[in-house]
This record gives sequence, C-alpha cells and structure tokens, in this order.
Amino acid sequence: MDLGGLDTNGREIKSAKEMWREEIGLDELDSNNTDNSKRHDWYSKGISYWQGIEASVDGVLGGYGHVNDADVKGSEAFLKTLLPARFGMERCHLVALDCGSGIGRVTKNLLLRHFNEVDLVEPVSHFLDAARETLVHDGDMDDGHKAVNFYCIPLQDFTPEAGRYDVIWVQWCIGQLTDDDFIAFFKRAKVGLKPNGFFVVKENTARNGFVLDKEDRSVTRSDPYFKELFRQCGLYLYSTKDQKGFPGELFPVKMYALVTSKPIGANSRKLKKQNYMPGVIKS
Ligand SMILES: C[S@@+](CC[C@H](N)C(=O)[O-])C[C@H]1O[C@@H](n2cnc3c(N)ncnc32)[C@H](O)[C@@H]1O
Repeated sequence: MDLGGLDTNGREIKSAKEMWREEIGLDELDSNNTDNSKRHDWYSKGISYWQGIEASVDGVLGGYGHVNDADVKGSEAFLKTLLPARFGMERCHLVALDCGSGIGRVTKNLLLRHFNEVDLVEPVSHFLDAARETLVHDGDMDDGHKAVNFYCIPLQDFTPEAGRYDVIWVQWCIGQLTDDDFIAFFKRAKVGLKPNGFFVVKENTARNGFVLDKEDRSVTRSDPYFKELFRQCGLYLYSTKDQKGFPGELFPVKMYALVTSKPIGANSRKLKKQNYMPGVIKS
C-alpha cells in the first residue's frame, strides 16, 4: 500500500509499509519476517487501552454514546436490504457473529432483532462479562432469539466454527488488527459462513491514506485501503453504504457487505444488454 498517512500526533508517515515496519517490525522484503515482540506490544497496548475503559455504551463509543441510535438505524436499513437479497423472503433460522463485540451493543440493539442466534467474540473480559450479563438477562426473548456463545479472544487468534454463520458482523474493531492479521482473519473466517452468508464491515474511514492512533494502537484506513485489503482477502464487494447523521467532527463511517464469490449482477446485466443493442451496419 503506497498511500501515506498521519499519526494522531500529526506526524506524517510516508507509506503504510513504513508504518508497519515501525510498529511491528514488518520487513518489506519478507512479510513473514516480523519482530514478534513488537507485534506483541502492538496488541497488548491495544488491549490495555480497552481494559481501562468503562463497560458502557459511552465507553465503547469513545464518549459518543449519543450516536448509538443513528448507528443502529443506519445498520438496520443496510441489513434489511441484504437479508432478503441473500436469503430470500421466507424467514429461516439465521445465525450471526458479532466481532469485537464490546459490551454487546450491536448484538442487543440490532443483531438479536434479525437473527435467532448470535455469538460474540471480544478480547476484553470485563466487556464480555457485561455483555453476558445484559444479554442473558434480556435474552430468551419471547421470539426465542438469543445470544449463545461468548468467546473471549482477539480476532487475530480466532477461527469461527465452520458453516455456522449467515452474517459475520465486524464493527469498529478491525482497525486494531495489522494488515497481515486482517487478511489472515478474513481468509480464516470465510469457513464460518454458510452458503450465501456474508460479512458486514462497518468502520471509520480516513479521508486519505490512514491515521495511526498511538493511544489505542489502531489504524483508521481510507476506503481505497479497505478495498485493497478486501481484494487481498479474496472478498467481493456486494454492497456499500455511507452512515448518515453522525456529528461532523467524527470520521466518515462506511458499511461494506462482502461475499466470497463474485456477485452476478451489474456486470452480467451490462453484458446482456450489449447483446441486444442494435449494431452499426458497416457497408
Ligand atoms: C470501539 S469498540 C466497539 C465495540 C462494538 N463493536 C460496538 O460497536 O459497540 C472496539 C472494540 O474492539 C475490541 N478490540 C480491541 N482489540 C481487539 C482485537 N485484537 N480483536 C477484536 N476486538 C478487539 C475492544 O475491546 C472493543 O470492545
């Protein structure tokens, strides 16, 4: 990735390669040759940051708890177009995975309304304990929708159960992963999807290149940066939408629905149309 970026102290960084070389000792010539102690440092500083944060909506949203409603509305509108398109109109038994779930905010307000079972994966134990507490008490709603498994593990070490999920939801947490762990995670997580299953990635986006957060050890990637990583994961963009209604000082937020095989649609329609177009008769 050749795009330059910034860190939160305003320091310019020439390229993502340079950032990863500095942060985790990634050697440009050999992506397997990384300094494990630096990588360990990257993740332990990230986890320590979140361990110091209160287990509340305001805590996991960095003091912006009031964007919760707009966030849930935006996600719901996006999800409502995707579920019938991928699984048909008939209601079937749907299962979702909430990645980097924090206190279970997304599971409680969104996923449990659409999925019969939801699993959560989150590395910070006091967040997951809070999630378990709310969801198990709230849970077993009248409609039988419930949170089932609570995995306390970071995404870079997690592999989902094969073929369990219709949707794997990744929101506001993938910036904690380095590029190589991002790619390895999605490659592994594909096995967790059922046929027609898909990923949703909902994340902050940098206007250019990337922004490295020195406090929580995360990176905010730009839209082209995400798309290049998705390509390297072997994922295809099925649909994308911008989140609306957030305060202007926040990063723009995008939602991406990603599938594991090339979607037939716009391109094939275009080709078909061309077949029926009147041709110019050459003399
Ligand atoms: C901004 S909060 C978002 C929580 C939740 N997704 C939400 O939208 O309410 C970021 C979450 O990522 C989690 N996290 C940090 N490092 C992670 C990692 N390596 N793998 C998975 N999640 C991580 C944090 O503990 C925290 O719960």
